[in-house]
Amino acid sequence: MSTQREMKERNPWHRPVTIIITVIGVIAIVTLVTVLVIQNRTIAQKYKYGIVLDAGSSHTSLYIYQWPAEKDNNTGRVEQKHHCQVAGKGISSYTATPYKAGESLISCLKEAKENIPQKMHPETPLYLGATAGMRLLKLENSSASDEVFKAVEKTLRGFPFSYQGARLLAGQEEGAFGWVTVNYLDDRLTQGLETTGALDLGGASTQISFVSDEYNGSESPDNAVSFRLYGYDYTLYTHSFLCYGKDQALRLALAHQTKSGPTAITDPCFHNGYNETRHYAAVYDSPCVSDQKPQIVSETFIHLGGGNFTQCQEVIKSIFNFTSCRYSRCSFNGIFQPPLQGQFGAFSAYFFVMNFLNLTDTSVPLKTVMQKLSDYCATPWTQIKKEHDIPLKYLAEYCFSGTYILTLMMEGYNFTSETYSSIKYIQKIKNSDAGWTLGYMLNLTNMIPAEAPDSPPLTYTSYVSVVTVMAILLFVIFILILYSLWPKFNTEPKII
Ligand SMILES: Nc1ncnc2c1ncn2[C@@H]1O[C@H](COP(=O)(O)OP(=O)(O)OP(=O)(O)O)[C@@H](O)[C@H]1O
Repeated sequence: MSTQREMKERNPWHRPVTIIITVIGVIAIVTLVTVLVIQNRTIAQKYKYGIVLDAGSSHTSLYIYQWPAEKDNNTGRVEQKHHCQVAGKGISSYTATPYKAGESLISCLKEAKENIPQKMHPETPLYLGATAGMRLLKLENSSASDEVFKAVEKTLRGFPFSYQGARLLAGQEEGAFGWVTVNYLDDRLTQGLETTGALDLGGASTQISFVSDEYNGSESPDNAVSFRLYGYDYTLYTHSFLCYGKDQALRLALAHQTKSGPTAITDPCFHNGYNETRHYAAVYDSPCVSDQKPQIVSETFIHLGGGNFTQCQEVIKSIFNFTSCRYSRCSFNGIFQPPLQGQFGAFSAYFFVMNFLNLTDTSVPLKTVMQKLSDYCATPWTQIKKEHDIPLKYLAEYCFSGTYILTLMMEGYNFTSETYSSIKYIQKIKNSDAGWTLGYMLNLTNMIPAEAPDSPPLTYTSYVSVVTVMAILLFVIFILILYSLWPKFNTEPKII
């Protein structure tokens, strides 16, 4: 018994002083690691918000974006929180009653109020960008376009957000910001990876934007946009074709077929059995076609469907001008275009149409895609109506729109059967819609820095692991030193 007690007394690990040192040491390590972890961890996630209204030719959409508050002006992920589609047509259609353009936005703005915490309203920037519909209205009637903007501004100012302006976007901005959105969401910009080109098909205009090693902006400088993003320089080629969005392209195709002022046409881009009476005034009521209106015409013409893909391609080709080009190379209508390069993301109507037609898989050979579209176009209108329960206006136009998309890509932009597979039809990337709005907001809020932000040399996990291991190591060394320095610890316990 006494031997055991003596051994216990001589064993340094049972001395009170050693026990106290050990406890203090453990407490110190736990405190040190806890403080380091807590100090460096993000405090309860708080978000900031931004609102962008896309006032397009066919309709207006409101997008709410959110991002972690502490990641302002950094690589922080900005993501789409909410999308609201404004009921009715685009703001450019309210020329007769401009105040209604403003009123049309109210319900989506109310939704925005509900989706953003109230205390964040005053610091939430609110932007409205108008695209091709308003570009056309400005060309046609500049004072009417001013009235629409005034009405819209009045409504936007009536909400508790930080109103930053309602303006007309240039086609070049629309193309460039669409490209920024796609590459930002794909995480290509922070890492300086090869970028993805952007193909955007709207109702009234269409945009193509990509980086080509063979384009530095010296030829056709109007098509160049230069950026420095996260420390990488880009010279982007971009062009917006006004009147080549799918609704205006349809007018161009109809204008081509009604040049002589007939009372009926058989349109190969519509299904067999399709039969609509159209007003000449309505078809030609756009600056894209108004100068082509035949002189002597009846008020209406009968629009019959022919359902022939090959003939439809011929009609569509006729709306492009491939003859004049004063540059080394052109797409169409005398517009310069450098050689295509890399992958492309095709969104907006490119996606809506090809998704409806079940043709978004670009690994399918182009020949097969064309055959399927040809079969679809040849399907009688009665059968199409029976098989699909969607608004007839959209339904009637998918043959035209699909043929237009393939013709624009292959004949207009010079994609080939080989490069067709470099296109991906996309709607969303990581839950955010592809389109110009996100890129626009990132730019106006300076959320993409020109230089790469300084980042800590270690990731958060590696940092915590290193600190923990080092603290334990130091503690063990400390105990070992203590043990070797304490003379009594070194004496062998005597067994009596
Ligand atoms: N589900 C759908 N199926 C077919 N077409 C659609 C569908 N939804 C929208 N569209 C059409 O797709 C086209 C493009 O829509 P989008 O909203 O991108 O254009 P926009 O912003 O109105 O036009 P722009 O950018 O030229 O001003 C429009 O003609 C629109 O009517």
